[in-house]
Amino acid sequence: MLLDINDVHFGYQNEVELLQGFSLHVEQGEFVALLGPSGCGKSTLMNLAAGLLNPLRGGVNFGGHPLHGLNRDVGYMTQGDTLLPWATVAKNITLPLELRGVPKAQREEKLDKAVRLVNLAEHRNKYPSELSGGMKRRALLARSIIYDPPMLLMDEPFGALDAQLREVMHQELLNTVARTGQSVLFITHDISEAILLADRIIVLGGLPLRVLEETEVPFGKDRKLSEVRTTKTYADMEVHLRELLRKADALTKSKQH
Ligand SMILES: Nc1ncnc2c1ncn2[C@@H]1O[C@H](COP(=O)(O)OP(=O)(O)OP(=O)(O)O)[C@@H](O)[C@H]1O
Repeated sequence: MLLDINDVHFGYQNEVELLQGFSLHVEQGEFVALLGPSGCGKSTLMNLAAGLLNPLRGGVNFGGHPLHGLNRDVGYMTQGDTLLPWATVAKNITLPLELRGVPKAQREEKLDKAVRLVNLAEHRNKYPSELSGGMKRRALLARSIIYDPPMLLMDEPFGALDAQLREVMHQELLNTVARTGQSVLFITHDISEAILLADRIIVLGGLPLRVLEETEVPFGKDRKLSEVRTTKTYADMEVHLRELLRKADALTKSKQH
């Protein structure tokens, strides 16, 4: 097991505990999508996995070891824009490599591959202020995957992209992780995105947070997304998950107020 969030209790100051004995695990090479209402605690789970938050009780294990402090084995793509404004796209993307002492020639090689993957090759010398919202998201994606971490934490990474580029990024992400064997923990509000990408979908809701359902997605690692979309299984899963999310929404709202 790569990530093991085990019986964790957590709450922000002056609030009811969001997590009361919550558990979640991700296997090596597994792509897990989290679906759940806004504010239910999905980003909080990511921050626990990244070591940015500490459980009040219970533990987070990564790669078989208890996590203490920042988890340097995950590439984290958060919702916000965390590009450094004073650095070019190239500098921003290669920063994780620089911090790890990777030599320049190797950095350049990996940069070339990463900017091509996210379609930013011609924009590598620009500054973040010169990029569109979608281009910024792509730069952030490149930065989170460039050092091949064993796990990617992705918090709504493609929300701001147009439909066409989104499709390209979906297939590229799947191809990349199928090749590298990386695990992914992926937050989305988009049911179809979860079905297209994940091996397993976890639907969350309620306060304290609980798992309402876990669904295995039967399309395999070498799926062709254009084909998946036309299957009955895909259509049935979408209907089922939509209904379940409606319930999760009602459950979470009734507890928040
Ligand atoms: N730093 C913080 N201080 C206090 N409360 C917080 C903080 N961050 C999040 N919360 C609260 O904790 C709850 C869970 O937030 P979280 O961001 O984990 O939800 P989420 O499911 O990721 O939401 P969304 O889908 O809207 O991003 C929310 O009620 C939120 O208001």
